Amino acid sequence: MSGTDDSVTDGSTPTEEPIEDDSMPAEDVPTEDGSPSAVTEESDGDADAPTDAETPDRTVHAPEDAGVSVDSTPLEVEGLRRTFGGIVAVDDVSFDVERGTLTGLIGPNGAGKSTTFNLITGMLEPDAGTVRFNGEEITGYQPHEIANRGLVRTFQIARELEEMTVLENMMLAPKGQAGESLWRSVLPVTRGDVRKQETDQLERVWEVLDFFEIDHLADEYAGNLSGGQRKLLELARALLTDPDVLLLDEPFAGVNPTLEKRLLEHIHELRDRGYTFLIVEHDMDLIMNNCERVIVMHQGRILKDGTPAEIKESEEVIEAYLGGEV
Ligand SMILES: Nc1ncnc2c1ncn2[C@@H]1O[C@H](COP(=O)(O)OP(=O)(O)OP(=O)(O)O)[C@@H](O)[C@H]1O
Repeated sequence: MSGTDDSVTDGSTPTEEPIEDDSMPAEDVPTEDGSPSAVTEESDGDADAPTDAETPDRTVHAPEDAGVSVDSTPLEVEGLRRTFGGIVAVDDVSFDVERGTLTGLIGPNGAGKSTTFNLITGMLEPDAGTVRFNGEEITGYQPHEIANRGLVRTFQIARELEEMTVLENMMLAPKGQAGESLWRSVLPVTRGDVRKQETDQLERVWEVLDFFEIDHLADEYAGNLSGGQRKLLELARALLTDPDVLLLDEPFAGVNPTLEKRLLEHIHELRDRGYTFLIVEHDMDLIMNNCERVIVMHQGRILKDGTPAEIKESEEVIEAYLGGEV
């Protein structure tokens, strides 16, 4: 896809050809099962984008604490349940996510992973159960209220953003709270005050683009990016919101091995800096090789929660995956 010149802020003309780089050809990145596209396609990239029909009109809760908490267990899920008609998609799901870890959430198709993500991020309301973030109960909060607190999920680049450049996509990303953030605490950024926030934002955008090694694509239309480059851009946009915990839904779908390696290196580096990740991924090996902790869901319930070694040895996990239900 090519864009129009007037969408380029700095007057430069983006290339019209798809970028080869070291990634797969540009294509729409498939969603997990098609269903999350209601979230991602409808989204303009804001972390508060509602789903088409699922987000009810709810009270807006004022953030109580804009700073980054040091809670050692930032995310606590307790007894979550959600049904769709007669289908119990998520049934009494409880788990914690420890700070500064990569936690994988895996399971066969229809296990309830996406629904769990949607319940945590406020896209869906649970029938029962609670979600706590940094000690605060956030169950039933609106998606943007949850994102504002630092619990952020990545979104696919929406169609309208494909006609904007990478730089424009970054500048339009939701801004984090002014003040402390993990990103600012680890990078030598300028010490702007609030009035300089926009200048700082631009500077930060370049730092994040540089970190993900996509700064050379700044003037490229997002629609021209390969699947893997889009994933990097999606993560880069999420980073700008000053997240504390990042929820990644199929971050490696449509990503070629070279870029997958790069993406993983970036995720590991961010984890080492204190970011926390919960990752839904179909590629079991990838999760086993990269996450400290793996939660396996099956038929809406937690089947096993443990280290990769424990998961590998679990008869019930092997059975769930080999039982013809994958
Ligand atoms: N909006 C919905 N309406 C009706 N049923 C739904 C809805 N969303 C999910 N389900 C059902 O809930 C169950 C869990 O689905 P979910 O998408 O959460 O699983 P998943 O583990 O993410 O699966 P996959 O890996 O295939 O994406 C499935 O039986 C699914 O068909």
